[in-house]
Amino acid sequence: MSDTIAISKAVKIYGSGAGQHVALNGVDVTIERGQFVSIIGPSGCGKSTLLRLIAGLEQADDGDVSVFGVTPERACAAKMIGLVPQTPALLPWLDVLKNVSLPAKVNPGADRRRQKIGGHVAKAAPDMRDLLQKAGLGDAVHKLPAQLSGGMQQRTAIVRAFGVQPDVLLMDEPFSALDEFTRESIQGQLLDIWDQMNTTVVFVTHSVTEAVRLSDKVLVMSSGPGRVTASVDITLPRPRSEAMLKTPEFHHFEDTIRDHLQAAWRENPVSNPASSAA
Ligand SMILES: Nc1ncnc2c1ncn2[C@@H]1O[C@H](COP(=O)(O)OP(=O)(O)OP(=O)(O)O)[C@@H](O)[C@H]1O
Repeated sequence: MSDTIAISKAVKIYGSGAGQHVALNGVDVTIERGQFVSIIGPSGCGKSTLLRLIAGLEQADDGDVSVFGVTPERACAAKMIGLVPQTPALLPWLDVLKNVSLPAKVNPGADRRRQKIGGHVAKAAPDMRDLLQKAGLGDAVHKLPAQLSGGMQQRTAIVRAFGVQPDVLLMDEPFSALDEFTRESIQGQLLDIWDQMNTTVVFVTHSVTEAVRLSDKVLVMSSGPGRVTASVDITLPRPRSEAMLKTPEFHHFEDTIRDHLQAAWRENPVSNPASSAA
């Protein structure tokens, strides 16, 4: 079984005729098992589309996408892929502990299906209370979603996604609705859980700082049509505390990624009407 997520010459076209839009053209990406990889780029460059191809929610019109040696559709059917959307989507009538415990209960056959196609099979189910504690939700296990702040709801959704121990977790701007300080604190908690679970994470963000703090590798995308224009290895040591955000080494990586984003902008000033990358 392959230990990479491999995307080769991927093309995705929406619509047809005059309304045709080439969302991705010739995208090549390799992600090693266990890596934390972020995707950054201007609005509309195809970040979510790329995530949806990996998730098997959409199919490439050309090229290949494989998730640890199998098609995304097979990986998805075998519960190898988890998704954390922009909004948490918790069940309002279940408390935090029941919300995060539910997926494992409703998918009792997931391990068997994963084993069949050679996916990673967890030795033991993770202790959800321990994960909630790590996410700073130790005092909220019996609260209902309506009693939680937005940040707490998003942390609950993250614990729920890690709890089923997917081979790869796809996260589409999960912190976009949070204020900066909540965001920085949740980043630390996410890294703690990722470190414990050793899950491969593909993370879409508009924040350069967030991408540098979290990632082993940052993929910079450009639009017109969507493609990957740079891949930057973030060689900063881990663990990455909030204090590291102020160091010259950290700023060096932020500057490198901003330079790549600006270069992509200069190549496509018309296709990039508004870069929201900060
Ligand atoms: N179902 C669809 N039908 C038609 N066009 C689509 C569809 N989904 C996405 N697109 C177009 O494909 C392009 C890429 O969209 P995508 O959502 O992947 O971009 P993005 O980089 O994630 O954007 P944002 O940062 O704003 O979330 C955009 O121009 C978008 O309008």
